[in-house]
Amino acid sequence: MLKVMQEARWSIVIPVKTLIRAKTRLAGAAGTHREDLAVAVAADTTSAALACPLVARVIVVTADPIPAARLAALGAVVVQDPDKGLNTALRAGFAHSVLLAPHDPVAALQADLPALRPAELAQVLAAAAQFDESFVPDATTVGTTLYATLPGVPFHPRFGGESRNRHLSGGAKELALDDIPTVRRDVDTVEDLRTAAALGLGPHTAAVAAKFLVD
Ligand SMILES: Nc1nc2c(ncn2[C@@H]2O[C@H](COP(=O)(O)OP(=O)(O)OP(=O)(O)O)[C@@H](O)[C@H]2O)c(=O)[nH]1
Ligand SMILES: C=C(OP(=O)(O)O)C(=O)O
Repeated sequence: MLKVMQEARWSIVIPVKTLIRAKTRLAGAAGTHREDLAVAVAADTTSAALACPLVARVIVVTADPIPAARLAALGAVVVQDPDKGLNTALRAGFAHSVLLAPHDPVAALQADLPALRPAELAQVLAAAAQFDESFVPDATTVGTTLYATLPGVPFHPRFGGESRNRHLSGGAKELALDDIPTVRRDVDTVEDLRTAAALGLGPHTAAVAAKFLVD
């Protein structure tokens, strides 16, 4: 059954990896700034989500006390990560969001979107409100940056590696919107970070990137 939720306000679940294991593909470029960068990109992602008018709350799932404290200070609710991988973390965040607001739709959002703009996220959530289960492919159309379900619909995130095809073949609607570059621009490599910088980094990431990113 197709449900449509106009004017819905969303719970957003953001997973944040334990810092010692985070952003390893940026270790070469970021050096001693790698952990600070991981916290900064999560902070910019969280701030942009909280600033989106269609977002009611942000639920961060992490096992690490440092991002937990930083992101709680920004206004996120923090849930303990069972530490059994990304999709398990997302399901823990989903379970908490249902306890807090059982009638609100839920979207899992990658933490590494440092150029995210609230208006672009609003565009995505308005589109997601028209489908039971949907997702946004990443900038390379290989992975996924957002996965969403409406209330009462099974929440079955399939993140990790080539997740775009898994979400698509699992029956989720691919949200093919034209003008949402900041929602699709996740940052795994230094080239990704430069592309995000061209879109406009959030202030937390810009401050850390300035310490190691040279033109
Ligand atoms: N809470 C939680 N978040 C995770 C876990 N694994 C990955 N993530 C998050 O999922 C997103 C994608 O993570 P990855 O690309 O696998 O890891 P990364 O730290 O961004 O980068 P690499 O170390 O270079 O792979 C990021 O938002 C991570 O913070 C996990 O086990 N628990
Ligand atoms: C986890 C994913 O992405 P990445 O490892 O590129 O952050 C994904 O796209 O499902």
